[in-house]
Amino acid sequence: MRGAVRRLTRVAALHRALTRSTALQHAARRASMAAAAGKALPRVAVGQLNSTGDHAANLAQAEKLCAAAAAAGANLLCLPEAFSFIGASPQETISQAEALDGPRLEQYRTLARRHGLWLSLGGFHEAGAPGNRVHNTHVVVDAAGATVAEYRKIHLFDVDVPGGATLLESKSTTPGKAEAVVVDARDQLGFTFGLTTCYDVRFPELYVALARRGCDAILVPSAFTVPTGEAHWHLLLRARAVESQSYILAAAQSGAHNEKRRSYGHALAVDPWGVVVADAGDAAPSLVTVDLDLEKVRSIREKMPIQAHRRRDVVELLLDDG
Ligand SMILES: O=C(O)CNC(=O)[C@H](CS)NC(=O)CCC(=O)C(=O)O
Repeated sequence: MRGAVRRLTRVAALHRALTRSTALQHAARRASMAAAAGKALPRVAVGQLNSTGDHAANLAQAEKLCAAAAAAGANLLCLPEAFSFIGASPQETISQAEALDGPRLEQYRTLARRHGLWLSLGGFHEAGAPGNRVHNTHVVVDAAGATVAEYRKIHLFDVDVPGGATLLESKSTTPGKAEAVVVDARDQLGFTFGLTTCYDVRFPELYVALARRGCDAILVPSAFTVPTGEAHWHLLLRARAVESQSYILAAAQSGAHNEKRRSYGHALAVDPWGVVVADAGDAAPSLVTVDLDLEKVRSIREKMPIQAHRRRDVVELLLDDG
């Protein structure tokens, strides 16, 4: 009996050693493939802020995250929706809006240059939208501080939150036109990514469109409410990752912004198999980093070719109200 137990223990130890060595071999293979390609895996930082109505304090938090992201070897730092300002009313949001080439965004372009980082500025209140409103604009700047892409939030959060407040984003904001904004940064960062914002995450068709345009990662900068975050945040982001077979990188707001508004936090990185690879919890300012394994994206898509299996006649059912 004791001999059998000892044998089983030995088998288990052997199994553990083999598994470990297989994992080591995989890691070695990945490293050598990356070396063969001349680069390490692209490293990105996903940030979490507690923005308020104080522009200078918000900029100071962003500066801390830039320093931390650069020190961690990241080439891109993602900041959440409303990174530069969270207003207490639609009027305040409109009054604080600026053009994308204005002095406010210039401060963030300066951070990009100073720290040698690309920045995803996930939700800037852009002045001059039709109807005396703003656009909620996700801007990507490169390490020279120049604009690489702009995406204006399509789906606006006009919702009577179950267990929470009623938020009417359309009081301050005009939606952007339907478009799938893709940033092909293969030459500079080593990957391609798509732009979305917060409440968009509930509309899978946008994510499928981005995946079909070849994105390796999709950014979802957010300021999720606490009740909807507790119920849906991880679930929605993992679902979008599984469907699009892409990395999902979701910068977040966390904690109290003013007496009326709190956010859920949990800035997240999800891999293309749906595994949460990093979660910032509720600390702010804070960040998590993730190395994007593009071989994983390629192999999951090859083994399970969802996009090739998608049927036009079924997609068309979406357009019909019955
Ligand atoms: O632009 C700003 O100032 C801040 N914007 C936001 O906080 C936006 C609109 S109110 N929030 C969301 O979309 C939350 C979505 C959400 O919580 C859900 O889908 O459950």
